[in-house]
Amino acid sequence: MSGLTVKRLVAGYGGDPVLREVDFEVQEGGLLAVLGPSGCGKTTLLRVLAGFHPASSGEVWLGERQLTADVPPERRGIGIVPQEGALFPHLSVAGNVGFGLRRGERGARVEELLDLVGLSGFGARMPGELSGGQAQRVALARALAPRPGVVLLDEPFSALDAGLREELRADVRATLRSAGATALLVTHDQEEALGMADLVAVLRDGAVAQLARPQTIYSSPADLGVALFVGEAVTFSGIARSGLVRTPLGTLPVSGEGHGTVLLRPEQLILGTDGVPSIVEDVLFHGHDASVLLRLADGTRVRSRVQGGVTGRAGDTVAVSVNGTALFFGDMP
Ligand SMILES: Nc1ncnc2c1ncn2[C@@H]1O[C@H](COP(=O)(O)OP(=O)(O)OP(=O)(O)O)[C@@H](O)[C@H]1O
Repeated sequence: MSGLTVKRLVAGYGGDPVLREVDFEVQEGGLLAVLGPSGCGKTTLLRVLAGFHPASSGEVWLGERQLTADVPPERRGIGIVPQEGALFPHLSVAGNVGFGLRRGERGARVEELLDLVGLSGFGARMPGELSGGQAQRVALARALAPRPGVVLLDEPFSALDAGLREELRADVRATLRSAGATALLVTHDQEEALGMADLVAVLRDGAVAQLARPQTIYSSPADLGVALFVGEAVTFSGIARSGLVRTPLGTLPVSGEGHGTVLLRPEQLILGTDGVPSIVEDVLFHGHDASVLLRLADGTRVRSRVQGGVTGRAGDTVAVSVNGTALFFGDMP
C-alpha cells in the first residue's frame, strides 16, 4: 500500500471545470472521506483517479509513482468498491473475488479475503444469493484482493438500510485497517464521513473547503457553509461586540466582531429549569435521543437534541440554556 497525493487537480466535461484545483493527501494506511453535496464532483474525482476520465491539469501520485494520463486503469494499482457492489452476476463469490488475480494465486488469496470480510465458506454462492450487505463485503474483498495501492469507495453503503449501513461501516473500517489499506471514500452522507474516516475533505465548488479530522470539522468548521453541511445547526444573526452577541437564547460569548451568524449544535441546547423560557412544540423520539422543537418568546423556533433527561411534551413550558461555546461567522464584506 502507498499514500495517495492529489495536487491542483482540474477536470470537467467541456464547460466550466467540475473540479477546480483539488488538493489533498491520504497517508499510507489512512482513510480519507471526501464529503460533498450531490453534483459537487465526487464521482468525477474517482473517475479521474481510476483513469476512466482525463484530468485537464494537476497531478496524482500513488506513493512515488505519478499516475499520468497514459497509465490505463488496469495498471494504476487502484481497487474500486462501486455503489451497490456491481458484482459480476455470472461469477460465483470466489470468481468475483479472484477476478483480478492470476490463476495460480487465486485459491489461497480468495480464502484469505473472504475470511477477512467475514464470509468464509461463501465462495460457491452466486451474487443473487447474497444480501445487500454481503454483496458489499464481497465487493470490498474483490477490490482488496490484488493488493492495490489504494482503494476507492464510491458511496458503498447508499443502497443499504440504516441499521445495516451502520454495522457495515464499522466492519469495512476494521477490514481496511487490518488489510493496512489506504482508502478514499466519497459520500454525501456526513454521518458516514465523520463516523468512518481519519480525515475528512469537504468538497465545495470544485475545491476542498476544509480538510481536517472529523471532530475538528464538526466543532471548528472553516466557515458557515461547512458548518451547515456537516451537521444540524441552530443559527441566529447577530452583532458581536467586545466578544458578546445577543441572541434569543441570551447573550453568548463568541470570538469575532461585527455582523454575523451565531451557530450552535442542537445538543448544546439544554432543557431544564434554568434558562430562557420556551414552549415545546413537538418531540420526535429517535430511540437513542430525541429531537425537541421549541418556540422561544420572540417566536423563533429552535431544535434541541436531548439524550435521556427532560424532553417535555407538546405545550409544556421549559427553560433552555446553552452548553459550551457558540461559533460565530462574520458576514462576508
Ligand atoms: N458525462 C458527463 N458529461 C457532462 N457533465 C457531467 C457528466 N458527468 C457528470 N457531469 C456533471 O458534473 C458535475 C459533477 O458530477 P458528479 O457525478 O461528479 O457529482 P457527484 O458529487 O458524484 O454527485 P452525486 O453525489 O449525485 O453522485 C454535475 O454537475 C454533473 O451534471
